[in-house]
Amino acid sequence: MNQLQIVCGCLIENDQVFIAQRLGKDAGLWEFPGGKVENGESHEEAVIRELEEELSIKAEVLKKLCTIEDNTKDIPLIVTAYACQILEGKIQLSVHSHGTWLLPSAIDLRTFHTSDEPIIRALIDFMTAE
Ligand SMILES: Nc1nc2c([nH]c(=O)n2[C@H]2C[C@H](O)[C@@H](COP(=O)(O)OP(=O)(O)OP(=O)(O)O)O2)c(=O)[nH]1
Repeated sequence: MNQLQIVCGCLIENDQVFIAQRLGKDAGLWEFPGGKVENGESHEEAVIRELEEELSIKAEVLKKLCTIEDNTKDIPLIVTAYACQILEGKIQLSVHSHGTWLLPSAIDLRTFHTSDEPIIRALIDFMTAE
């Protein structure tokens, strides 16, 4: 079966992580900004490109957090999450309706991609160990 490779960026600042609410397909759902890995691109290049395209910021990857399978969509997704931080710029939304910073422990899975619990756990472990 076809599986789409997706990367998402968990931007960290002051003990908080940035999440954004989708427009379009799955409108209203909160997520870590991200998208599909393009041909010939590394995962790290993809996550930096997606953060620039979706949030107009320059970011860097701090750590690969984990990879999960998201089977809740029409096409199965393999989602790899990266802890990132902003190097330059101020977040400007373009493909999301809202964005917010919050403690990762405050993410409500009822309004988030439900498969992402392991990502949130890995993120909390990383932020606690820092
Ligand atoms: N489980 C999970 N999926 C996510 C997260 N963030 C994120 O973009 N996705 C998934 C949802 C979408 O089904 C998939 C592709 O996102 P997208 O449509 O924004 O990708 P893209 O930017 O490459 O899309 P496009 O250029 O083709 O419009 O990625 C996340 O935090 N968790």
